Amino acid sequence: MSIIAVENLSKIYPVAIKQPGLKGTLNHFFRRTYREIKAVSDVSFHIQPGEMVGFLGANGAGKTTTLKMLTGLIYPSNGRVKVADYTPFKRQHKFLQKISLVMGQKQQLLWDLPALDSLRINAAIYNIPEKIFQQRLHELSEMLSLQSKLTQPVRKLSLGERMKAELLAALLHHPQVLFLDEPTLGLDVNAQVAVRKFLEQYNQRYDATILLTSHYMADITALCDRVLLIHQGSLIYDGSLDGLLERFAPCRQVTVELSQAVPKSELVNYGDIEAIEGQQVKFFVSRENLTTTISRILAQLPVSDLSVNDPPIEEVIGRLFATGQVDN
Ligand SMILES: Nc1ncnc2c1ncn2[C@@H]1O[C@H](COP(=O)(O)OP(=O)(O)OP(=O)(O)O)[C@@H](O)[C@H]1O
Repeated sequence: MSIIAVENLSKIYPVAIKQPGLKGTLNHFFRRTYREIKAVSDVSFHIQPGEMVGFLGANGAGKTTTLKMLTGLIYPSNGRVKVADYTPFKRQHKFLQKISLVMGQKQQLLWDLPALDSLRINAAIYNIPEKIFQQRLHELSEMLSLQSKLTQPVRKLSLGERMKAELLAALLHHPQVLFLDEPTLGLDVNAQVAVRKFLEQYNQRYDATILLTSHYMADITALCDRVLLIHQGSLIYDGSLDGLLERFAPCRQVTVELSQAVPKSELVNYGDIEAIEGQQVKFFVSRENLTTTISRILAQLPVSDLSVNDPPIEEVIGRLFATGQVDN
C-alpha cells in the first residue's frame, strides 16, 4: 500500500492586486481585487514505503507548495492527499510523529543555544523517553559525525554542520516519511556529499520514505531512482531518471577520437556537431539513428576511439526549464 497517495491535487493562491501610489493604496484598502495563481494543478502520484523520490521542477514550478500540502501546512484547493494513512491538513499528533519536513532555507534550531538544547525541546514535544533520546542522539550524531558540535551555540556552527544538526533535530522522533526541500542548499561539495550519504544510510537503516527537492542534480542522481517532474504546477513526468533522459533528451552524445583530421564538411554527414577540439569530435545523434550512425562512423572515418554518453542530466533539465518545452 502507498505511504503517500496524491490524487488530483491542486492549489490556487488568491493574491491581492495592488497598484502603486496613494490611489492604489486607497483602492487596495476599500475595494480589494484578487487574481489567482494556480501553483499546483491536478497532480497525482503514489509513493511506496522506503522509496527515495526526487521532486524536480524549475523555480516556481510548485514543488514547495506540494510539500506544504503533503505535510499539512496548507490546505489543498482540490484533490486528496494521504500520508501514512492520515490526511495531512488535520495535523493529528500521530501524523506529526510519522513525518518530518526539512527546508534548507529555514531552520528550527535556536540560534543562540547549543543544538543539544533544541534537541531536548524536540524530545519533549515528541514525548521521547530519556533513554531512547540518548540512544537516538548517539546513533544519529555518529552517523552525521556531529558528536563534538552539539554543545556549542548553533550560530558558531558552519553551514554544513548546521544543516546536519537540523537533520538530526528533524529525525529524532524517527519519522517514517521525510520531506526534504533543498537540504543541501548553499553547502560546499564535501558537505553535500556528507548529507547525501547520511540520507542514504538513514533510508536503508530505517526503511524511511524520502521525497526530496533539490536544484543540485547530483543529489537526485545519487539518491533517487525515481523522479517526479513538475512544470508550471502540472506533473509532466513520473518515472526513472534514465526514462527522463530518454523522453526529454532525444539525442545521445557520441565522442569520436580521429587518428587524422577530417574536414568539417565531411563530419556534418554523421550528426549535429557539438564541438571539435583538435582531433576529437562530439556529435549529437538521435537515439533511433544511433546504431546505424555509429556503424557508418566506424566504417567510414579514421576512428581511434569512440564513446557514447547521455548528455548531462543538468543540461537536459536546464534546457527543459529554459525552453518550457515539455511535450516532446
Ligand atoms: N503564499 C503564496 N501566495 C501566493 N503565491 C504563492 C505563494 N507561495 C507560492 N506562490 C506561487 O506559487 C507558485 C509555486 O511556488 P512554489 O514555491 O511551490 O515553487 P517551487 O517549485 O518550490 O519553486 P522554487 O524552486 O523556486 O522554490 C509560484 O508562482 C509562487 O510565486
